[in-house]
Amino acid sequence: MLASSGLFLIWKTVLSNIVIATRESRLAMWQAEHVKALLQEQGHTVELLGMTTRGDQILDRSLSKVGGKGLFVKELETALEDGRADIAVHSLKDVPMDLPEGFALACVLEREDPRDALVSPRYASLAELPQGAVVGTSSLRRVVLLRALRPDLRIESLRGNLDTRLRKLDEGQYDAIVLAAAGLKRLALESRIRECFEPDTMLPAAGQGALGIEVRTERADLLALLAPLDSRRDGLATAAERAVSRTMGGSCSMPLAAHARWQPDGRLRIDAALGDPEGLTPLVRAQLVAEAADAAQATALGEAAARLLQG
Ligand SMILES: NCc1[nH]cc(CCC(=O)O)c1CC(=O)O
Repeated sequence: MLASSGLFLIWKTVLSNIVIATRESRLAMWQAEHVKALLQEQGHTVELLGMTTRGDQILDRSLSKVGGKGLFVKELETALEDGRADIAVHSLKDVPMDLPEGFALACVLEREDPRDALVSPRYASLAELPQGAVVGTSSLRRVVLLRALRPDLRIESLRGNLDTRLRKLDEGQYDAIVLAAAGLKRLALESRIRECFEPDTMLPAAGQGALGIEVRTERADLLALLAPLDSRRDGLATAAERAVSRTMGGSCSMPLAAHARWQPDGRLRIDAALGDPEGLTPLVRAQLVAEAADAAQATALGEAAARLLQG
């Protein structure tokens, strides 16, 4: 009897019931379901708590004008604080560089394709777009990078979740739109991609394509439990990228790109670019390579790249 209740106690502390707070867009739900499946493989039971965030409600104005990307994570953090949920799954790209006191990123999952993609019903590539074609995007980063590649294009605002953006394209409001390849692939919309831009052509945003899991720092139990989901490679690469943004004071009102990749020699290469929203001065680019054996080295690499950008 004693022995079996002892066994039960051990079992209880190892296997948990985990509640995941998630936004309710199709992409966010896919991502939460993905984490749910990974945790179930580890033997845990998992439930989803779907929530609508301020970022989802505001569709008419540019995010950079209404308070930035934090709008997508704040409600989820409240759920963690109240104990209604244990973890929050985010697109890492949407997670602010500095989390509020008491919150931390517990892990970064293996990253999906980090590239930007061109979607167009009529044109097979950016090069095939006619002079003056209308391209939809609301990301300042994509605006300045597109402008550098094709100054003749008319770039127009495009907001909403993935399905909304694709619908607006299909209604004929744009000749093409630019989206993250990762979101399209996750939602089985990869067939709509006409061209993927290599990072050297269109440098991705910090964290693009990666998922991050946020927890309350006091939940040491969850840190241990999430460790099997953590990708060391992508965690270090995105730590370098996020250090660029943090050092630059990055918000989505700044056209900033940062992308890190592992070289064959085992060192980490970071590329960063900073544009001018007014389009008056040309893009500034920086590239650095260094050893990144731990988070401190990866962060130092990102900070050094940011200082190069600052000139
Ligand atoms: N800003 C919205 C957002 N946040 C994450 C993704 C895509 C998936 C990802 O980068 O992980 C998108 C859509 C997009 O940029 O096209």
